[in-house]
Amino acid sequence: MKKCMVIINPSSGKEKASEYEKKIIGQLHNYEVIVKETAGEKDATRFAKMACDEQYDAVILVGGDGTLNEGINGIAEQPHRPVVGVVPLGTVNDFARALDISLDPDEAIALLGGKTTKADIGKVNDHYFTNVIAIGLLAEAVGDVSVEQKTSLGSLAYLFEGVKAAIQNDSYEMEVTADGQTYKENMMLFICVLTDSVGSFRQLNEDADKSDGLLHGFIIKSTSTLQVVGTAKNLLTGNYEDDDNIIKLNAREMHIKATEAFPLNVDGDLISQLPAKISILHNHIEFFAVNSGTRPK
Ligand SMILES: Nc1ncnc2c1ncn2[C@@H]1O[C@H](COP(=O)(O)OP(=O)(O)OP(=O)(O)O)[C@@H](O)[C@H]1O
Repeated sequence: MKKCMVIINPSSGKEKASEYEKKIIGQLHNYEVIVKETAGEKDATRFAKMACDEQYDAVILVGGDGTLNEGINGIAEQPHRPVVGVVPLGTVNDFARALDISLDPDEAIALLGGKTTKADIGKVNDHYFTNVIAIGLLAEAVGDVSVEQKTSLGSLAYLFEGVKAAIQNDSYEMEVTADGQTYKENMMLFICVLTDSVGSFRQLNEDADKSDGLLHGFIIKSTSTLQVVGTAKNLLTGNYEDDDNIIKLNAREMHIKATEAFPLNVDGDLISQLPAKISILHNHIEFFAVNSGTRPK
């Protein structure tokens, strides 16, 4: 019988995670299921790695983007990578949106054990990510983002803090090298995204696909107070082609450095700092999802 590990973060999603346990086990009737509850930081990473080491067929991550990121970090480096299921219980759930996994936990549970699709995973220094990396003015910004902002804007909530900082005339010279081409600019923000779902802004990166093998980078140059709001609007609505303050880059590898060791915001958390090497692992993990790109072997 196939084996599945269900990793539940009981603190996610108004602490309803444990309620879904029974439903998940019922849905996975073809599997021998073991349930692991996380108690704190990196538990999901440890459990997911254990599932790889023990040749599990599937791992289900039940929680928010933080739990998903931790689980993926346990799986990405391993030679045997189980199929991953996602039951989104967070406030943002960007990756679930990108995979067209319903944000209704019951509907997401109904996908477990069914069709699968492969998706790209990003790597920044020695850490893996599923959604977005952002650099610039973030140390202060992250602390200023309210839960309400995070819920409505997703991981781009801090962009507004970036806009605020730009109005205060803060910017930094950063160097971005994308597949060998170097851009040295005074930047307000640099973001690198994997999918077409960044917060609730699906227009920002419409041409991106979760399995296109590309990193999608946006350099947002520092600009005048007058122009900054227009630039933010152009970015969020995908009208960056006519905006000289935005440079869009598609590449397989990017290197970012600056005169200072700025923090890297990775999938919403401050993980490490510059310099950064970002690369893409094409179609690296298979997920239970609606889009049936590839069936499991
Ligand atoms: N039992 C627990 N009690 C409290 N915190 C926990 C527990 N288990 C894991 N955690 C912590 O929860 C965090 C992840 O939470 P979650 O999955 O809700 O992510 P999130 O980033 O808060 O999601 P979102 O922003 O989408 O709401 C991890 O940092 C982990 O350390």
